[in-house]
Amino acid sequence: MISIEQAIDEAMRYARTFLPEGKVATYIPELAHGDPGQLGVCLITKDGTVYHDGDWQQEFTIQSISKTICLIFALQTAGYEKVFSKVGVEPTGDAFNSIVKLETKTLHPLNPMINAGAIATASCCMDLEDPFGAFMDLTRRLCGRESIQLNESVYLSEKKSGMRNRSMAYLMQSDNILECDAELALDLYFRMCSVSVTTEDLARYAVVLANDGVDPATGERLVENWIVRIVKTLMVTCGMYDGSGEFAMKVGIPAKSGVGGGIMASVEDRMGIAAFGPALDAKGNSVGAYRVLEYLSQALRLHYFAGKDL
Ligand SMILES: NC(=O)CC[C@H](N)C(=O)O
Repeated sequence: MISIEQAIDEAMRYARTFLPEGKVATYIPELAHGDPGQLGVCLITKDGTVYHDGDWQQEFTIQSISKTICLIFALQTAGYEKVFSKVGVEPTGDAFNSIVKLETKTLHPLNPMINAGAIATASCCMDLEDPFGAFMDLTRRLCGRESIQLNESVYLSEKKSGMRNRSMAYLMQSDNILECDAELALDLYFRMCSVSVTTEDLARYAVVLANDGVDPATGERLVENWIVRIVKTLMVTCGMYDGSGEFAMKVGIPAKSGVGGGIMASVEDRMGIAAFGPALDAKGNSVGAYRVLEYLSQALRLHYFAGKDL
């Protein structure tokens, strides 16, 4: 097998050729400033070796990748029964911001990895005095960086333009699904999405998930193992929105994407990988990050069904 360095080098060259196929998200006005030519990757193995290339240190907003941390946070603070009385665990086959199944399927959002599901999940954490402060503490611990901050301009831009999310939240409030007022749940949701991270931050978080919730660098357990299992399972089935089936087939690594251009992927018991590129495909997944992961999965045999060496 080729070395990790060589695989990353080849993956980046392969992925760059696809960047012109993507478009930067503009429905949140502040995201439109993203540079579609950027591409970066960071890979951290369980033994702590860090590999990186391209724009790996560029800060970008975590967006929907925060849905995985929101779920951990809600399960830790509100517990299994409460959270899964509000949100299901089934894929939707619809876009991440779709509202349609809230009326036609069940009143509850189908899973925590879509916008409606994350808003409902966030509403479970409102008993805390400072829910966003506690979410930030958890995020900083999972990513191993104290200095992680909110991107204030993206937060304000989302809050101003998030009418679709607002519609879903009010619909859920009218059906008594939210645990709090719609605006409170939305404010927490918009803030969670607007946290500024790098590929290194997300690769560190991914390696904690790969290591069953224990930070391999310190030996400290950051997430209970039953929660890690739930989060990684939902990453497999719903982490790439309505592209989750194809991603599972082609890449085969539990992963979560965000419209800021990031994808975080957790290779069981081996490594965490995060890739970043603001140019997105029609489903809202980063074109470049997707291709980097596709290449690495093949070159390093990372697919969960890679099989035995011949
Ligand atoms: N897919 C995403 O990353 C979507 C998150 C974004 N904040 C939204 O609410 O639309």
